[in-house]
Amino acid sequence: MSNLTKKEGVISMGVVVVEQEKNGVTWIRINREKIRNAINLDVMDELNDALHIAEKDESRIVVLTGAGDQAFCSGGDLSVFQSLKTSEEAYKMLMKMGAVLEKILFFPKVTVAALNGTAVGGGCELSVACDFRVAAPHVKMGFVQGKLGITTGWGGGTILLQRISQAHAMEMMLSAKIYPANSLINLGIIQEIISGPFQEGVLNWLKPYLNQNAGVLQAYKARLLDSFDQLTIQNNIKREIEECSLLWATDEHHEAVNRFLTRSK
Ligand SMILES: CC[C@@H](C(=O)O)C(=O)SCCNC(=O)CCNC(=O)[C@H](O)C(C)(C)COP(=O)(O)OP(=O)(O)OC[C@H]1O[C@@H](n2cnc3c(N)ncnc32)[C@H](O)[C@@H]1OP(=O)(O)O
Repeated sequence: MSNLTKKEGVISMGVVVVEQEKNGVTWIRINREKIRNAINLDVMDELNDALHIAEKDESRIVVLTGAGDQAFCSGGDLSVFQSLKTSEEAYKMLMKMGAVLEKILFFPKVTVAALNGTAVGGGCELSVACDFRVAAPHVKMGFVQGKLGITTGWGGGTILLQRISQAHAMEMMLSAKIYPANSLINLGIIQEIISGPFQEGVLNWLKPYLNQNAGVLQAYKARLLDSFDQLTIQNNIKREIEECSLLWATDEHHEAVNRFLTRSK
């Protein structure tokens, strides 16, 4: 854990901040507002460290969120990952983040993605690794990977199929469409739209859960985890990552990324 600075209840790692509240909630915040909380290798490492801290601390619920109000997370940082040209190079990066998603999926405490802003691509994948998703009214979500000539590559496709109906999951991934918040409720991917001050609203939504003691929350979380076929999920995630790695190496993918990075505004 490099660059670690600490003040009471707040651990700033560099690109991820951990805020440990006394009410039983630990917030893990990706802190790259300018670049829409895109995920590079440092974010992956620091998310890992943050999850380790949150697992061991006094919290009963762990909330993942992004800095600012424009984006929860814009997926992989295309400005750095554009340098990954071959399947082998892509595979290494995708597996690294796949491991973070698995850690969240199988986390022993209740997890919530608090969508402070838009989530696209890998940002959607990250959010579905959490048990619940709640969103500010302006939030949009889209598994846009298809527009880049790739698929979900961090295991989020496999996880999405565990979270919502097969038809809705397939619709979201195959269309690569970006959906507004009310459609996301209908698709079953978000549980609540939070109006007003966001962090306060999220805590309000969490109140019924926070009224339960840690033993009750963790026991129900264990029931959820028991309902997963962990080995099959892990195998499927690995296959998903292998397939995405193959598509990653195509000209279609590299050209689409280049179009995004060189677009005029
Ligand atoms: C790599 C893993 C793979 C997976 O396995 O799932 C993926 O994640 S693929 C998906 C990658 N992500 C994207 O394709 C999304 C790209 N971003 C956007 O579509 C938009 O930026 C946005 C997220 C919808 C937000 O739009 P808006 O609010 O209008 O902001 P800007 O577009 O002006 O962006 C501001 C600033 O941030 C930079 N940016 C945004 N997203 C990324 C990103 N994923 N990687 C790198 N940089 C990103 C953008 O270029 C702007 O920079 P400046 O022009 O320097 O201000």
